[in-house]
Amino acid sequence: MSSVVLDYLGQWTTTQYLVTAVIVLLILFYYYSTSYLGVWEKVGVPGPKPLPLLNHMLDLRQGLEAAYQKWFQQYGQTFGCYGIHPHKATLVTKDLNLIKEILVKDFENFTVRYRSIETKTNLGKGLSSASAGTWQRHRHVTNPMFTGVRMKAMLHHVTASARNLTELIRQCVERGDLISIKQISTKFSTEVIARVGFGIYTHPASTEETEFAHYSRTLLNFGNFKMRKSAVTFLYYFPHVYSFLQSFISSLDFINSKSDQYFNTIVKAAIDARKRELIDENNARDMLDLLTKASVEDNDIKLTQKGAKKMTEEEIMANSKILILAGVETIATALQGIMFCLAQHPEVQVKVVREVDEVITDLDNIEYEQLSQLKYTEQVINEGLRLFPLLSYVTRLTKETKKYGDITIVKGTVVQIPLGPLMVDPDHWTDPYKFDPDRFTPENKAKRDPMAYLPFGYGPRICLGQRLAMMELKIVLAYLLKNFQFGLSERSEPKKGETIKMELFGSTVLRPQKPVLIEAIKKDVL
Ligand code: HEM
Repeated sequence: MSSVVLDYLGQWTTTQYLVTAVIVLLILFYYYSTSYLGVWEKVGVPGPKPLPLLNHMLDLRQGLEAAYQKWFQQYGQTFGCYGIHPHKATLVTKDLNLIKEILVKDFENFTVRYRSIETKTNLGKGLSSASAGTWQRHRHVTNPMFTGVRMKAMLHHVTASARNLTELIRQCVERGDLISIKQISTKFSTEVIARVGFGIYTHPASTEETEFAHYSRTLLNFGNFKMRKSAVTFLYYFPHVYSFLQSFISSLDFINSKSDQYFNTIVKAAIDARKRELIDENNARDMLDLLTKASVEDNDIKLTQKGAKKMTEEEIMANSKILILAGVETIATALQGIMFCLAQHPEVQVKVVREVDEVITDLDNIEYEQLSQLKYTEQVINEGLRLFPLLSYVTRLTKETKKYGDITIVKGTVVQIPLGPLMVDPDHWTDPYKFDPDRFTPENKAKRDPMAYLPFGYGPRICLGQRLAMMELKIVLAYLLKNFQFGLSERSEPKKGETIKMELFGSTVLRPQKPVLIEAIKKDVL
């Protein structure tokens, strides 16, 4: 029989071989690309039907948020879909009970954050991408860097950086320029991280960009984004091939190799220098001191009682870079949204100024305890983060198949909690697009389920830097509003009467389509 087949194949032309090979490859490709479909139908989770190979691409032409809005209307608070992440089934929910199960009650089943593409640099060994047990160890080491006591010790760095930011805005105002709030705030947030994280004193009040600022700005490989976008689209169907190619083509990695190398070098040098010093929590000068204190040889890392609070040098390098990535862009983007809201609402600005003037009489001597008295300012920050969340969604990977009420979440699927739609859901927010800081008075907060407001996530994996973020935002607002009055005009972006249009950048980060530019007037000339 086999010799008959061989004789038959021997008579084939090259073209016949090629055509057959192509057909076999197409069939294999089809089976591979559709092998993960049908998961939600099997367990009765509603959702849109995927098209062969294209999945939901037609619905997604208007953007992810628009598609989700449509599907929430069609299928209710929870639906299943396919291929939002390469080769993965995804469950999307804004059901508050289910969100609580995922983020808090059954955290064990959703400990891991899902990423479509992982970096091949050592940043992948850090807290943000770590597997369940490793994440726990990293969080043990990093949590103490953000306690109230540590914040108190870091406060003077934040005020020094806020003073520099004020000076930069003063220079803009004197030149008659609009304030590019994101660009200018990035200098502030970079300076804060350089100081509190690494003990490096940058000089952002000068127009020259420091080395630290340059490499932190370029750490994410978005310079190459257009090229990568087409590569990502092509390799959407072959995530494993993409991951393999990343090892050889560094431009496919979302981490820039030069910037990565720069931070590896400075962190390694700092670890070596600091290892010689005796550091304990009380004399730690910055976050790197605390991380170095936890450093241990690679082969001693085990999740035992003894090794639980330890990290390898590679992990310390990774976590240092995560602090930069998580701490620079976030604060600048948050400030951009909040300052826009204040510029659009002069009456709210007046109320914040009144409170700041009452609580803080001397900007150069702000005390940590005073910040908790800035209650209305905090309401304004909360409302700004509700309308302009920084991340479009929080993701988790499901460890085991389990049923929660009517919904079965299947092992290996991605769970997505879309922050934007959740925080403007009319079921929880009346007149949801209106800027109204009074939504966050203690009385109004008490009436609302906490799961309806998640700008920092929730549960054990909540944003590590939340305390630092709130401290930075309050101090900056105090400095800026005591010195300037902000507003919109015919030349601002957006213009008076218009609002910011947000877009998805990369796979999770939300940002305005156009950078926000607002007017500022110095108070001493008013
Ligand atoms: C307004 C500013 C910020 C916002 C809105 C924000 C928001 C978030 C969100 C939504 C998450 C995901 C939480 C989850 O998966 O449940 C997160 C994680 C994280 N954030 Fe922030 N963040 C901000 C500022 C910062 C700052 C200043 C730092 C540190 C310097 C920081 C460090 C982190 C880290 C390390 C994680 C990962 C935590 C983990 O995986 O355990 N963030 N943040």
